[in-house]
Amino acid sequence: MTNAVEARGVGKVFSSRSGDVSALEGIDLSVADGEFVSLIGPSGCGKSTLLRLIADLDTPTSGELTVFGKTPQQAREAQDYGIAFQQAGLLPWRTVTANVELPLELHGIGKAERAVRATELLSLVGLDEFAGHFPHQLSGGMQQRVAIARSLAERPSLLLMDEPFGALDEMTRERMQTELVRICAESGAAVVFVTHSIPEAVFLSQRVVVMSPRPGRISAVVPITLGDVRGEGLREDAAFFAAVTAVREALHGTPVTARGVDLR
Ligand SMILES: Nc1ncnc2c1ncn2[C@@H]1O[C@H](COP(=O)(O)OP(=O)(O)OP(=O)(O)O)[C@@H](O)[C@H]1O
Repeated sequence: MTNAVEARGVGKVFSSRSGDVSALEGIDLSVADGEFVSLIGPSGCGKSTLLRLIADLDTPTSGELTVFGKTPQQAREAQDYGIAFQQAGLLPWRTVTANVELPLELHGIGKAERAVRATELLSLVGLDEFAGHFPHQLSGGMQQRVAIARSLAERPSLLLMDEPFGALDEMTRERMQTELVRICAESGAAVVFVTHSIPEAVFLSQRVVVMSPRPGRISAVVPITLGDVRGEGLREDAAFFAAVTAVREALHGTPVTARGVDLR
């Protein structure tokens, strides 16, 4: 089966007047179809850059990168992935439904089909009753759920998420994590998820990829063997704490202090 993401020796150098910054070097990473992989590491280690390369928002300066066996550009054109970032990025003048329908509208899907899909998606993220509301009438967590619904609109086989819950309070954040696990199980999408929180990475992922900076490299890959059913109870489980410790130790094994990483 073709992997969702396949990176071989991927590097990214940003050139500027003040010199070159090697944001990524020698990145080898495979993400299987349907797999949930988190990227974690200190600020500036290249997590967002790697996600942007996969999303075809930027191009590697070395190595090979494929998304479902295609170039990132081909995968973008085929609408193989959806994107959700820290800010929900909803259009304030459009209702919740109209925001979710936006990608479908842009790709010429008819009105009736759009409406059916939007209803399905709002039900998936538990916002059926808010279809006619505007973004400012929703809490931050609800807005983020709309953004996730929108990222799923075209049934992507891959979700690219950059700290999507970073701006939420701890309780909402945990609830969103539980919902994301359920949504992924239902949609079968693979996920590449950037986070600063070790417990969040452990709760969500099948594998946690630990990165180190200057240049950005993968320093460890920690498999999380907590099974597919991840309910609230898991957060109190000894196996969960053991996995959190394993990731924390992998992070501390990096040559620089894990600055910017939430060690709670
Ligand atoms: N467009 C750009 N031009 C120049 N340098 C850049 C650019 N984008 C990122 N960088 C540099 O590349 C490195 C990696 O940045 P990136 O944003 O990928 O890190 P990150 O791990 O996502 O950080 P954070 O956790 O703080 O979000 C940093 O040194 C950053 O300054």
